[in-house]
Amino acid sequence: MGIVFTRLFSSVFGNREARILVLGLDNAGKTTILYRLQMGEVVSTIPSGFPAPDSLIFFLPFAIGFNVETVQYNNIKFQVWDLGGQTSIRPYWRCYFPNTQAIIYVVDSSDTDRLVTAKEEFHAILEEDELKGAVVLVYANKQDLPGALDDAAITESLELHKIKSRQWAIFKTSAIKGEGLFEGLDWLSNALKSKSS
Ligand SMILES: Nc1nc2c(ncn2[C@@H]2O[C@H](COP(=O)(O)OP(=O)(O)OP(=O)(O)O)[C@@H](O)[C@H]2O)c(=O)[nH]1
Ligand SMILES: [Mg+2]
Repeated sequence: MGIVFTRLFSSVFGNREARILVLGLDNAGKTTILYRLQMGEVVSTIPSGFPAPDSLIFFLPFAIGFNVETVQYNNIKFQVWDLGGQTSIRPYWRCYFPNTQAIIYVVDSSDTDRLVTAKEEFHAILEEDELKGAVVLVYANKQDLPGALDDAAITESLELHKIKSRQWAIFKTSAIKGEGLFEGLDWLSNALKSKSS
C-alpha cells in the first residue's frame, strides 16, 4: 500500500486523528455522505470502483476509484475512506481494515429487498479480527424516500442488538438533505474520546 497511517495526538491542540471506514452495499449513499461531510453540498456520484493505486488518491469527485477525505470535526480529524460497495469490490475491503478506529455502515433504508444482504454483510464485517476494536455508527440513510424504514426498524433488520463488546449507535440520515450526518459524527467523536481515555 505504501501508506502509513498514524494516530497522531497533537501535544499542542489535543487534536486526534481517527481512521474511519465507510462501508455498505452499493448505492447505499456512502460517497454522497462523504461529500456532504466534507463540503456541505451534494454532488452527483458514480459507483465507486476498484481501489485506485496510491498515486491516484486525489480528491476527484468524478473519478472512478475509492474516495478518501479528511473531515475535521470536534477536535478530531476524521480520515474517512469510502470503499465501493459493488460485489466485485467487496473482497478488497479487507486491505483497508488495519488500524481502523470506527466503521460507518450505511444502509439504504428504502431498499427493503436488500436488507437481509446488508445484515449478513454487516455482521461478516464485525467478525473481522482487524475490526474487532472499531466502534460502529450506522447511518439509516435515504430517510427522505417514501417507504424508508426508521431507525428502530433498521436496528431490527440489521440485528444490531446482537452486537457485543463494542459501542454502536444508529442515526437516521438523508445524505441528499444533509440531515442526521453530523449528529452521528457527534456521537462518534464522543465514542472515540471515551475509548481512548
Ligand atoms: N433520495 C436520496 N438519495 C440518496 C441519498 N443518499 C444517496 N442518494 C442517491 O443514491 C445514489 C447512490 O449514492 P452513492 O453515494 O453513489 O452510493 P454509494 O454507496 O457510494 O455506492 P457505491 O459507490 O456503488 O458503493 C445516488 O443517486 C445518490 O444521489 C439520500 O439520502 N436520499
Ligand atoms: Mg460510492
